[in-house]
Amino acid sequence: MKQYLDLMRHVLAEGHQKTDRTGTGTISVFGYQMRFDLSQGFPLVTTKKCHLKSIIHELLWFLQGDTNIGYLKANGVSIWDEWATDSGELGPVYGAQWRSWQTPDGQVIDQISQLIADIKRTPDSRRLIVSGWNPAVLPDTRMSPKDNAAAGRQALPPCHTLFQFYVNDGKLSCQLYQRSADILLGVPFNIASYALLTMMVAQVCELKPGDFVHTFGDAHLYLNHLEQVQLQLSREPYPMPTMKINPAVTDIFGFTFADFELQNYQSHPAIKAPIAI
Ligand SMILES: Nc1nc(=O)c2c([nH]1)NC[C@@H]1CN(c3ccc(C(=O)N[C@@H](CCC(=O)O)C(=O)O)cc3)CN21
Ligand SMILES: O=c1ccn([C@H]2C[C@H](O)[C@@H](COP(=O)(O)O)O2)c(=O)[nH]1
Repeated sequence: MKQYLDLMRHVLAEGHQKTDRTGTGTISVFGYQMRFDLSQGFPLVTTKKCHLKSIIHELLWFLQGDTNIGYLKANGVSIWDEWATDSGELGPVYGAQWRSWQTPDGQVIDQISQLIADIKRTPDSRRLIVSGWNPAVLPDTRMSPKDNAAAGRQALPPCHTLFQFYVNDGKLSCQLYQRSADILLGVPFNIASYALLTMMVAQVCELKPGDFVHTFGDAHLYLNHLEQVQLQLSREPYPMPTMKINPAVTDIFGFTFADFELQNYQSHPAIKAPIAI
């Protein structure tokens, strides 16, 4: 996971200080790209211990089209708590856009089902895209995330905004455009989540996993994360672990938590850090 440490070093060296919505302050760059060859191992950060359980449950929750944190809470995952209403709603965030994009004439588009069908039917297509960015449901920036969710808008606009697939030589690659990236807390989750999604989509399309390409808009280090960043940079990464997925699953909506097994994950200890709300 040298790529991740290189991103941290790049932002420290080239970034500029910038204020942000949360009032925390960041060091930020605009535009950066990382690439992970998924045949070389599973890209889970090793310079701190990452909670893969949260990542898997979050991805399964997106794929079910769910936008209420009830499922996450029931599985001990608390990463979305700060943004949800008292009844657990986040408004039409990822799950809603991926599985039930509402058209103006009242139809509902399941982007994930369409994507799988398109990859199978026209693997050379240059239109294999899923978008979470829907200007019709963006939050009103004068209101808090919770108030937006209560009003039926997204609590937060999607950070992992749009992703595209590419098939070549029997291998499936995925590129994500992430408009805004909290490098210490969000990015390790985002890399592992999209690497896993690429492997799952590849399996159900009878392809091998290729590359995960991670492209960033505003990639930032929060100013209250700099000690944790230095600690990670002082650590030597371990070899990448391996992810085993139950090969019997052939439906993208048929995966459960028990279908994933991470092998040989050796990591440095976890690092605590405050999250900017
Ligand atoms: N500032 C900010 N950064 C984010 O990464 C982020 C948001 N806000 N808002 C929406 C979601 C929620 N995400 C989160 C929220 C919390 C953690 C977090 O606290 N991670 C800890 C503990 C992990 C766990 O409990 O599983 C970590 O050490 O990684 C990570 C991603 C990613 N997103
Ligand atoms: O998957 C995610 C979700 C969120 N983030 C980070 C990126 C920003 O630090 C905040 C969102 O704030 P905005 O003002 O809406 O950009 O959350 C992430 O890194 N990954």
